[in-house]
Amino acid sequence: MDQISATPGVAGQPGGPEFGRMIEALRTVQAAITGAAPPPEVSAEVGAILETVAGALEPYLVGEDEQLSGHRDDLPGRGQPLLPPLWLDERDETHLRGRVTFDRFHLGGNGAAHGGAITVLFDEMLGRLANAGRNRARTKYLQVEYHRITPLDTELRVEAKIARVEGRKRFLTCALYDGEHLTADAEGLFVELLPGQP
Ligand SMILES: CCCCCCCC(=O)SCCNC(=O)CCNC(=O)[C@H](O)C(C)(C)COP(=O)(O)OP(=O)(O)OC[C@H]1O[C@@H](n2cnc3c(N)ncnc32)[C@H](O)[C@@H]1OP(=O)(O)O
Repeated sequence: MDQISATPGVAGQPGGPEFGRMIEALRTVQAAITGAAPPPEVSAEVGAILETVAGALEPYLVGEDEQLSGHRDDLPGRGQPLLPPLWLDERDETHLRGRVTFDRFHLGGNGAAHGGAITVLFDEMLGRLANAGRNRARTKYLQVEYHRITPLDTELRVEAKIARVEGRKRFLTCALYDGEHLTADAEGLFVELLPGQP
């Protein structure tokens, strides 16, 4: 997590565009599986293919510091499939602004994004900002309010700001918009780690 590379990877090297394509394909698969009601033979076939996929990657499993997922700032959501695809367009040490699209994989119900998926987005936004150019901090609390449903398959705007810093405490806010409509917002406290805190 400490080393996030913003440099696009080189074709033919680990972390190159082939890696980004694999993550993109995984996102497509997640949405397709969530949204499908396949007959049993198709479920069995797809399950076998996915087991083969996991087997193909097994020889290349590495420790957290060496993994590519989560460390690729040139990819949406850092190439971390847990995160919805998030593109950061503006960033400095006081604010972040980006675009995000939730898809079928992030469905809560009745066409609305799952509240937990929105919270993951907010924790990511606030965590990125809380740690921008500063010593490492972790989320102490994150208080989220859902004002209206957050639609799927729609490009949304997300903005985070530093509200205030008090010693080790960094208070931040984040807001998610569908056009001009605020769908959800959050306030969070991040606390700078002391030496020895993991
Ligand atoms: C670049 C990558 C982006 C990804 C970002 C992802 C971010 C994350 O998700 S991090 C993972 C989730 N978070 C965690 O796992 C954190 C787990 N918790 C911890 O490690 C610790 O509790 C930690 C480090 C946050 C704080 O621990 P600790 O040093 O004991 O702090 P503590 O003494 O309790 O509190 C520090 C200050 O905050 C204050 N505080 C604590 N809780 C609250 C609260 N609920 N409300 C207001 N103030 C509070 C305390 O009063 C204290 O204030 P002061 O310094 O003025 O006395």
